[in-house]
Amino acid sequence: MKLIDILKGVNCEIKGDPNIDIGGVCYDSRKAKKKYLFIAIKGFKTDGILYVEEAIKNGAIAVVVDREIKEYPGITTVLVEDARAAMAKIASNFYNNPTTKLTLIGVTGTNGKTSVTYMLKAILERQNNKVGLVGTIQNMIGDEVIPSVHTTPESLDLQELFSIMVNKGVKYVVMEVSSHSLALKRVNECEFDIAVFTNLSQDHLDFHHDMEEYAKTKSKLFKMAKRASVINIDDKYSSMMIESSKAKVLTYGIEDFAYVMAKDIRNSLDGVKFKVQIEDKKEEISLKIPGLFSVYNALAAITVADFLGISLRSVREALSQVTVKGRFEPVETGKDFYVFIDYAHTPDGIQNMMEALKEYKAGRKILLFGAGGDRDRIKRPLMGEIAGKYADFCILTSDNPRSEEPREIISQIEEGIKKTDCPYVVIENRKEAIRYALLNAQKDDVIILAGKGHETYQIIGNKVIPFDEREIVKEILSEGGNK
Ligand SMILES: CC(=O)N[C@H]1[C@@H](OP(=O)(O)OP(=O)(O)OC[C@H]2O[C@@H](n3ccc(=O)[nH]c3=O)[C@H](O)[C@@H]2O)O[C@H](CO)[C@@H](O)[C@@H]1O[C@H](C)C(=O)N[C@@H](C)C(=O)N[C@H](CCC(=O)O)C(=O)O
Ligand SMILES: Nc1ncnc2c1ncn2[C@@H]1O[C@H](COP(=O)(O)OP(=O)(O)OP(=O)(O)O)[C@@H](O)[C@H]1O
Ligand SMILES: N[C@H](CCC[C@H](N)C(=O)O)C(=O)O
Ligand SMILES: [Mg+2]
Repeated sequence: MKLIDILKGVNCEIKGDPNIDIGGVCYDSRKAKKKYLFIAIKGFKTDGILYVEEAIKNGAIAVVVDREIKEYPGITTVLVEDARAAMAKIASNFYNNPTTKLTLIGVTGTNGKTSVTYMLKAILERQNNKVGLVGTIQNMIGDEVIPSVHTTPESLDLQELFSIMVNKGVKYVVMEVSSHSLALKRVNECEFDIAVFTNLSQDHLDFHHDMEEYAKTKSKLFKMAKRASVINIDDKYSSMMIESSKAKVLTYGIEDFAYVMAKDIRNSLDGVKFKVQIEDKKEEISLKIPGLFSVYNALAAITVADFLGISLRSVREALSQVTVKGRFEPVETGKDFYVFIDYAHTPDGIQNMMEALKEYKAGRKILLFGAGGDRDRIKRPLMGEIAGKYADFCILTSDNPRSEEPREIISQIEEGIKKTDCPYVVIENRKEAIRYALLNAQKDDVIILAGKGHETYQIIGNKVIPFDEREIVKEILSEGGNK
């Protein structure tokens, strides 16, 4: 593709030949090849502009920069105002604007994005559609799995993924839209048909200044959606999302009056049942993932399906089968107690997950968790306090400590749990902590391993070590410990 065509719609100043043929585009100098266009992005750790020469050495023949650089003979320099915004436009051009050929559904919110996208995929597939999915656990094209690095990929990777989806006959794409992706312009140039808001609670305050800014960032998605905004009316930030919406607003909820409502909710350890009501239509829904939060996630998916004209009967059948790896996932133990793996990693996530167990009185609720290093610190004591309020016993341990000192993270969680009278132990090594939980479990206890969900690794320092909690539970129990 000619450089000039790739730059269509990009406000820029071109120095050098605009008619050269471009073989590929990259934003990492190490990935540059012959005839590539290199986009220099200012990052959080370093600055792409420092690697222009390396990109050229590796074969780049054109560079996009957002600050003046020296001229390189035979290299076309494209000066733009904002390299991230330019990258999104370039990516869309280079891959032939794939989102114009797809029905794109974006889901944003602090919790529930992955769960809602899985529910939507199941609903759309039941209608015999080929569905693409973009998110935290993995990306998918039908049953084909494409590993994911981010919840929402960089614009260049995202547009490439969309173009592959178009080529493989995908019609609908359900994707998680993280606040990082909205702030860092990864989803600029995506033509969203429908935007979904799950909820907003504290997380990522390492990245966003405060809740207001975090909410404002999320609200950008609703400015972008062309056909519908699907909003959880019970969330206190819903009005902000509604005000930002350009398209038709459809609400869902339980407490306040909404277009789509859940009634008669019956929760148990095996799942949750409820009646959904949309104007004069009613249907009984049964979910395999328990908790009120699952009802909210299902309502979000049901509202989208209703907008797309899918019958409630078909939705009911699809939803009755949905499970999501690491979201209230039961682990078979063969023992007289229960073990669940859950991805709750925010104060709200922990609260909702523990609320899901509220009616369970047969045994103790034992919660094992930590908090990720190099991420929001403010949430740690809040997680401790909420955990202490709901659990009968807590085991404080490591999540992904990354470059932080695990003990330090745990002591920040302890600040919160100490405000409650919940008994707890600290066992820094997560495998040993799981061992402790399993070996001390009593009949009917429910053990929740929280925070790592689908993850099959642990990040300690800059090492990524294999860590699959399903395997670890099996291994410990097979050693013949607990009874
Ligand atoms: C805060 C953040 O999002 N950072 C992302 C950002 O990294 P950065 O800004 O630090 O990049 P950098 O290392 O400074 O490098 C700047 C530029 O120089 C380039 N470079 C660098 C070295 C070199 O030799 N040559 C070269 O060209 C890099 O490719 C980059 O383009 O750009 C990188 C390249 O695209 C991303 O991998 C990186 O994500 C990091 C790993 C990350 O952890 N992101 C998380 C916080 C994130 O995005 N999370 C959200 C939400 C998660 C959720 O709650 O679900 C997500 O959507 O995943
Ligand atoms: N609607 C919800 N409200 C509150 N908590 C929820 C909701 N849905 C799920 N959770 C809790 O949050 C955890 C993460 O859910 P999920 O993976 O669907 O969220 P997410 O928004 O994709 O998270 P991430 O931003 O990390 O990708 C679940 O394991 C559950 O404990
Ligand atoms: N995707 C989210 C959650 C990670 C959960 C937890 N396991 C951690 O590592 O902090 C994030 O990047 O903040
Ligand atoms: Mg997710």
